[in-house]
Amino acid sequence: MSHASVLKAAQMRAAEQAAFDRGVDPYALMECAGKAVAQIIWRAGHRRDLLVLCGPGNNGGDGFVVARLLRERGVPVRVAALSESGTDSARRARAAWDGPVEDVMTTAPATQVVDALFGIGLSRGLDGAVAQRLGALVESAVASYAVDLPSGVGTDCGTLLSDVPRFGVTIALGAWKPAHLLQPAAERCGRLVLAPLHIPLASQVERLVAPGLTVPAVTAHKYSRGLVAVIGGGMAGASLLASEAAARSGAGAVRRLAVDGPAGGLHAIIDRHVAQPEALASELDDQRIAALLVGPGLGLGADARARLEAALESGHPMVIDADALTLLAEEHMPSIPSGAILTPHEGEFGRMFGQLSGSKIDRARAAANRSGAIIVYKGADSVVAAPDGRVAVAVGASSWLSTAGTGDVLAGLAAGRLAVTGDPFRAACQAVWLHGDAARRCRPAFVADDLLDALPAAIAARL
Ligand SMILES: NC(=O)C1=CN([C@@H]2O[C@H](COP(=O)(O)OP(=O)(O)OC[C@H]3O[C@@H](n4cnc5c(N)ncnc54)[C@H](O)[C@@H]3O)[C@@H](O)[C@H]2O)[C@@H](O)CC1
Ligand SMILES: Nc1ncnc2c1ncn2[C@@H]1O[C@H](COP(=O)(O)OP(=O)(O)O)[C@@H](O)[C@H]1O
Ligand SMILES: [K+]
Repeated sequence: MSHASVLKAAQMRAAEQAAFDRGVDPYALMECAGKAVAQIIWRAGHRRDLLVLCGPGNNGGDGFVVARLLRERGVPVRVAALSESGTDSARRARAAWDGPVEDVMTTAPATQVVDALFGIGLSRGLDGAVAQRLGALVESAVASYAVDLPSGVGTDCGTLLSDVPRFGVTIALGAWKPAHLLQPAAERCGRLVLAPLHIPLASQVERLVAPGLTVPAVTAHKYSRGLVAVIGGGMAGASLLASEAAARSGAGAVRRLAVDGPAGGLHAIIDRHVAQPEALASELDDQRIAALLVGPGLGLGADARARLEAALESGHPMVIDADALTLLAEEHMPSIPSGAILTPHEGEFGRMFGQLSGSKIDRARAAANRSGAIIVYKGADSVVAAPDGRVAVAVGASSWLSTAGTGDVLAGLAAGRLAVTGDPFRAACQAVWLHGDAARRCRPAFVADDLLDALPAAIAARL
């Protein structure tokens, strides 16, 4: 099983059911989950007083197991329940707890609070008074833990079905769920910890993990490491940022095919002045180009459209970003080359694909399937989706990335990694990871240019 697998509630239930069908005892699985959660809380909180809030289902059952195991270790534990327990396993876990069971609505606050009210079985938002009570108890605690999920989040879509407080730690059971990674739920989870359940779990959707990168081969030369061509437009800064990101991505050479000609920036970047779009086709007629980037600073007029058409017709592996995505949403454009990488933010995604249903993961998948392209659906939760159904979801990106030009850096990085690897899904995943890691290495209030300086360290950390 991959430690990155992301499963929807129904997939999780199917995996659990398959384990039960093979003879795994449901109560043994609950004990296993509770033991893992108790261990994590013990390591973090030791003997500080702890209140476990238990709901009616198996999530509440996990809570009773956690309460019992921590009390056995000498932690002063109190338990408060919402109602009677409604499943066989939960009733058994409750029976094994020999302390009192208080009422969630009237119980006193504690230094540590464990939310075992609802997990993947939540079907609607919590009642207003219960949600308010949970919020008050979590906010007055020094440490708070959500078992599997914070109660009130939509497991499969990451929306908030009722008010949800921000937890210190969320302990995912067995596998990640979309709500651990997608906003706004992800932000309520706090630190994410995975507790293994030791049952087989597989999914095409995974949490984005740190990539393994390699140093250039001893026999490498600049073209074998990948030549990136960046098509410029009316706004020089955007294509400069993208070109510099490509140059610092590990690619061998970067050529900027720009309207403006030399415009400062790194001396390592070869600037070619391509004043007329008609001249672009011959510049692109170079088989050494391993990846092409079009879009950053391109503009939206007839000239920009002609440059985009030349790019689409070149046959090179490519990354399509920014203005090029907006142009592609217009009528009578050539089709998107299969295997291209598209990097839309929310607005560009909506213009290209309209209103799709489901979670951000579902929407990215549908867009990849429809376009035949790799979709990097950007934002505080970036989703990379391939037409074959593979998905990687990035979590925990710095919100300081919400500044102009960071998307241009990502696009340049993606083109650079595409030139190096020749594998668009892998390249997109590597780019999103390196972009996020570069941001983590920058001081608050950084600007897009600062990301470029942080890239070598982000790459070095993955060699
Ligand atoms: N299936 C299993 O064997 C295992 C499940 N585990 C735990 O079980 C959880 C899932 O358990 P369940 O399927 O029992 O689901 P939950 O415990 O998440 O909640 C389901 C119960 O809550 C009720 N309910 C749903 N929404 C409500 C609302 N808004 N207000 C009031 N009641 C509401 C449902 O009718 C049902 O009785 C997982 O998240 C995980 O914590 C773990 O113990 C591992 C093993
Ligand atoms: N609130 C946020 N938290 C984390 N990352 C963000 C946030 N907002 C934007 N980003 C990231 O910053 C980049 C912004 O890209 P984009 O919107 O295209 O900006 P620009 O066009 O100005 O370069 C994307 O990689 C996106 O995922
Ligand atoms: K919970």
